[in-house]
Amino acid sequence: MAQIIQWFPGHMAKALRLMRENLKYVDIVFELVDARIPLSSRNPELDEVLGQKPRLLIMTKTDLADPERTKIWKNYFENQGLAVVALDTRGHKTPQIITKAARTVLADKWAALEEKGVKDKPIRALVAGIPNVGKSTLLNHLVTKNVAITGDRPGVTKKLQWLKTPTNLELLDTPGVLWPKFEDQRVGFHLAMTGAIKDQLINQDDVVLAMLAYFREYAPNAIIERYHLPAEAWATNTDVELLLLITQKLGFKDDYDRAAERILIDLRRGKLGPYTVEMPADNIGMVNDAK
Ligand SMILES: Nc1nc2c(ncn2[C@@H]2O[C@H](COP(=O)(O)OP(=O)(O)OP(=O)(O)O)[C@@H](O)[C@H]2O)c(=O)[nH]1
Repeated sequence: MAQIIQWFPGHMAKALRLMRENLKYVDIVFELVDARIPLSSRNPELDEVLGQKPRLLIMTKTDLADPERTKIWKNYFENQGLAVVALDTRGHKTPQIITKAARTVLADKWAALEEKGVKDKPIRALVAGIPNVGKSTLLNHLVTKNVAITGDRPGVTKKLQWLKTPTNLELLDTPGVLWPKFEDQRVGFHLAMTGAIKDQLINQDDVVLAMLAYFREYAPNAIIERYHLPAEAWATNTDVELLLLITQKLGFKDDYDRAAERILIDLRRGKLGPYTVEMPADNIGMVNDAK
C-alpha cells in the first residue's frame, strides 16, 4: 500500500486545483461515485473544494451493484442533504434523468432568473469523479452530437470547451479527475475490486482474499456456482484454502496469481452477480460525514 500512498498526492492536488479554477464557470457539479463502492470512490477533499456550489451526486453502475444496498446508500446520502440519482449511466433515459435532477437542484435560482426575464438559461455543469467511474460514458450519453460551444463567453475565452446537450445542459468537456485516498487499506482493496486502480498497484491475491471475505458473508452461492465448488466449500475452507481450491477447479494447478486475475475479471464483468462491498456503517475512513 505504501507505493500507492506515495504515488497519488501530486495528481490529486493538481486535480483539485483545476476543479477550483473551473468551478466559477459552472452552475452545478455532477459528482460521480461507483454504486458498488460509494465511499471508496469519493474524494474526501471535494466537499471543501465545492463549498456551497450546488451538487448532484450520481451513483453509477447500479446494474453491477446490489439493488437493496443502492437504496440504502441513496437514502444515506439524501439524509446528508445531497441530491442523488442512481443509474446505469448507459441507459437511454440518462439525459432526461440527469437533467431533471439538475433542474430540481437549481429550481430556486432559475425561478429567480425567470422573474428577471432570463428564459431557458442552459445549466452549466462539470463532471467529476475518480478514474473509471463513468465520466466519459456519462458525457457521451448526454451529448448526442459533439458540438463545442464557441464565442465570447466566460470559460470560452479561457479556452475551456463546452459540450451542449439536447436537454439544455452545457458541460465542460474535460471531466475533473479526482483521486481517492488510501489511508484505510480497505479503500485500496475496494478500488482494485472494481478496477478503478491499476492492477500493478496492489497485490491481486490480497484483493481476491478481501473479496472472498465479502462473498463468504453476503453472497456465498455466487462463488460456489461460478467455480463449481461443493456446497460445503465455505464451511470447510478458509478464504486462502478456497482460493487454492478455485485455482485447481480452474485448471491452473498452483498458479494462484492466474486464478486471482481470472476471479477479478469475473467480478468486474458482473459474472459473480451484483455486489456492493460497502455499507454506511462500515465507516470506511475517507469521506467527511457532513456534506
Ligand atoms: N455496467 C456499467 N458500466 C459502466 C457504467 N458507466 C460506465 N461504465 C463502464 O465503465 C468503464 C469506465 O467508464 P469511463 O466512462 O471510461 O470512465 P471514466 O470515469 O471516464 O474513466 P477515466 O477516463 O479513467 O477517468 C467503461 O467500460 C464503461 O463502459 C454503468 O453505469 N454500468
